[in-house]
Formats: sequence, structure tokens, C-alpha cells
Amino acid sequence: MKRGFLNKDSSAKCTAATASSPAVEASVAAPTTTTPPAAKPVTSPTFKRGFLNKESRTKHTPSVSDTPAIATSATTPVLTKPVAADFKAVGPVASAPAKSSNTLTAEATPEKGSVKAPSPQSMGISRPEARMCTSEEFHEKARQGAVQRIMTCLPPDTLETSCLFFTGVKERLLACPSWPAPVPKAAQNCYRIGDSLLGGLGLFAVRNIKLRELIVVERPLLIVPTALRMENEIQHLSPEQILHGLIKRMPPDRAAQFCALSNCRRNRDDANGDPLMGIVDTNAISIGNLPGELEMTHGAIFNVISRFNHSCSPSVAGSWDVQSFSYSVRARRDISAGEELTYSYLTSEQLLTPCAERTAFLKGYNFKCKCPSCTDMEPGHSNQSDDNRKRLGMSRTLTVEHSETMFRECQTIIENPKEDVNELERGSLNTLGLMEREQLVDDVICAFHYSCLCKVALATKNEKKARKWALKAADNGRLFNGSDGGFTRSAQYPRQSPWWGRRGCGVAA
Ligand SMILES: C[S@@+](CC[C@H](N)C(=O)[O-])C[C@H]1O[C@@H](n2cnc3c(N)ncnc32)[C@H](O)[C@@H]1O
Repeated sequence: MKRGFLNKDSSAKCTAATASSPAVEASVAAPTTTTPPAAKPVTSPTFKRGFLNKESRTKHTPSVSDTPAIATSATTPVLTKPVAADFKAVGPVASAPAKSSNTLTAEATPEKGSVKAPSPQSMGISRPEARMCTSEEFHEKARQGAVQRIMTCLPPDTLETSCLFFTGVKERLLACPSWPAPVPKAAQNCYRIGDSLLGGLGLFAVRNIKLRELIVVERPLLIVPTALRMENEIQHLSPEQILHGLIKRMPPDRAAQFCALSNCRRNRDDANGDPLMGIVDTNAISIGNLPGELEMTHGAIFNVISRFNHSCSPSVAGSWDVQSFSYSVRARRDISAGEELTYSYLTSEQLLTPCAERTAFLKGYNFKCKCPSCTDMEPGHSNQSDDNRKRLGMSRTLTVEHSETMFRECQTIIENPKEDVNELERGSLNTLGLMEREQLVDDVICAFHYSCLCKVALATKNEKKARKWALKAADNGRLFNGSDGGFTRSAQYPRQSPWWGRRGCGVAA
């Protein structure tokens, strides 16, 4: 690694990883007799599989209630009706639940009087690679009768979330000590749902919201594995039929909330497709791997959280906590009363690509982004935002690929009296300044530069500054890593796929 990496453009290309999900197949018998929610028939046009862009082999007429009221509070609605017992597929369950690795880590609060420069590991830069089971592994296990799909509603006492799981996920969740933990409490009265100038409904701040404030915490209406979309038919059931089975199992009020969500394919000329699948494609957020027999990304759909509109300079960020089985959305920056709260449907890497690329990534959602960064690219505007993002993208790629070397080099500069630490400081401040101009908070870039600045401050014996940067680094870590102590972190890359912030697969263009 050459010196000067902090200021100079690198030739490294910012490429979004393309982690395609494995194709899978599992045994699922027909859904049991469950009563569908109060429904109005909707004629389904010929289904075109958005995900794989293939014609579905099965056509069917779903029942979707299309005008239920949306709850505008973050609290979970009371269930009105118990859901039928779990439906299990035939065949043996593979193995006994493994010992849970789901231990909660306490949030790191810097002790009074002690300032310690964060290490790259503690800041989440060199995270362990998440592994996805390959299609071969899946099929091998399926051949051995060791993989099944189950439909279930969890947590058992509240049945809030309708889930489609492969073998072992439910068993492992139930085996986790004290699972599920109570859902954390969000701040009171900080948002409302209303008409958005961006499109449809959106969330708006009803008062000033501070950086990192917890805005919404919610258990999902539905969780499905990425693999739901991968096989055309599983024991004569298409993914669409499985999905319909899952919705039928929901308590009617939750099913109504699900069906009221936006479907980005609804008004398209080629609006052929299963409406429920359209809702999944439009609203699912990746929650990374769940602790099952197979490494498998899952997506979750929420009553409130799925209402966030997208911005390329998002004001909120979310994290999944498997222990409380809930998703938390926090402010990425200070937000003013009245502002629309926006989330990014793109990965961190994708956010750092030029406007044209971001537009292509978002094509499947069927809208044109009107955020300041995208508007900057319109005729009559400068292209400054594209330039800024390009530089930030390179900085991120470099940090991801060479974090160890870069940290070592920083250390060498700091420890060598002949080296100019001011130059190091300037470089970091420049990069952070670029990010501020783009109204972005990139977890990797922030982690590295906050740490660098903290180390410089320590080396120059400026404890006040060191504390400031250490606190910023801690905030950054908590904002992006949540508090699940492992599952989401170890599943860093699938957390960003396959739907909002997805890679490799997604809705049809
Ligand atoms: C997950 S939903 C967000 C909530 C949605 N607006 C609603 O009414 O429920 C995604 C859909 O919202 C709309 N949307 C989201 N972000 C947008 C943006 N920046 N500009 C225009 N439309 C947007 C698009 O129709 C997109 O398919």
C-alpha cells in the first residue's frame, strides 16, 4: 500500500458485490385449512416472476383485501384470533437444535476518564464473511431428507410474525435463552404516516429528532427466506402459492396490513404478477441470516417500517435484532420537524455510485428518485454529487479491501515523530467533509476515519478531541450494527440483500 491513500483517488473500482442467492428446493406439503382474511378477489394477470424474470408455471387468483386501514403507531396491534398450529412438512427434522451463539453484547459506552482508540475489529470493519449455503449443499441436504420448509407464526405467545423457515431456524430460535426479548421501546411521538411528495405514503418527523434516536421498532408481519423465489415449484407448490398460504395464516388484522402495503408493479402497463409477491418485492427488508441449519438470508415485511420512502441521502438507518425479533430504525443524523424520514433501498456501496447507476439499481421499484443528489444530475445542475460519490466509493472500497494495511500505516505515521500527523488528520477530515456534503453517513468510511482522527488526537495528547472521535465511532458502530451480538453482524453482506439494499437479485426491472 502506498502512502497518501487518504487524499488520493485510487484506481480501485467501486463494485457492488453480486452475491446471488442459492437456488433451493424443499419439501412443502399443501397448506392446512386456514381461513383467509376478509378478502376481495383480485384478478391476477399472467404472472411474470420479477426476481428471475421467468414466467411462473402456475397461475392463480389471489384474494387481496385492498383497502384496509394502516395503523399509524409503532406499537404492534393486538391479535384478534389465534393462528392454526404450525404446518410441518413430512420427513425427519435434521438435527437437534445447536447451542445458541446468540449472546447479546452490551453496548460499549466509553468509561469516564478513559479514552481508548477503537480497533478496526471493534468498529466493524473487518467483519467475518457471512456464508450462504450453495445450491448443491441445499440439494444434498434435501436429498438426505434433512431440509424441510415450515410455516409458522412466532413468537409463540403472540404469533405476530408469519414465517417461512427451513429446518432448524424455529428450533434454534426457541432454544435461544430468553428468546424473544421484549421489543425495545421507540421514542414517543416522533413520526406520523402521511402523503409523501416522493410517492404514496411516507413517514414524517413530527418533532426534531436527534442522531441515533430510536424512531420505530417493529416485529415483522412476515419473514421469508430469499430462497422463496429460487425454485419454480416445490412439491407442486409455486412460491406464490406458498406465499398465499402464509398470508392466510396471519391474523386478519395483520393480513390486512400486509395487503395494504405498496406494490410497485400495481400500476405498471405490464402489471402482470402476483399482487402478494409484488408486495414482498416492494417492501421486504433483508434481515440477514437466521440461525438455522442452512446459511440463508431472510427478508422481512413490516406494517410501518415498510412505509419508508427511499433517498440516496437517507436520514434513517435500520438494524435487525434477532433476540427481540424486531427491526429498529434510528436517525442517521439530526432531523428537523416536518422532514420526510427516508431510508436507503440501496447498499452502502450502491449509494456511492453515480446517479445513473443508482437509477438502474432502483429501476425495479418503478420510481425516479428526486433526492438532492439525483436532482444535482439533472440538466442545469452541476455534477458535483457524482464526483463526490465517486471519490467516496473509492475510499470505501480501499478501506474494505485494505483496512489492516491502512490502520497499520496510520499507526506508523502516528508513532513516527518525523511523519506529519496533520496531513493524516486533514485527509480524514476531507473525506468526512465530502460525506457531509452528500448528506451521507457511510459506516465503513466513518469507522475508519473516526478511528484515525481519534488516534491522531491521542498522539497529540488532545484528550477532548480523542473523546469526541471515540464517541462518534461508538455511535457509528451502534447505528449500523444494532445490538444483536452476532447474527446480523456476521451476516453483514446478506443483510444488504436481497430486497431493500439488495445485491444480486431483486425485483424485475
Ligand atoms: C416500500 S414502498 C415505500 C412506501 C410507499 N410510498 C407506500 O405508499 O407505502 C416503496 C415504493 O414507494 C415509492 N417510493 C419510494 N421511494 C420513493 C422516492 N424516492 N421517490 C418516489 N417514489 C418512491 C415507490 O412507489 C416504491 O415502489
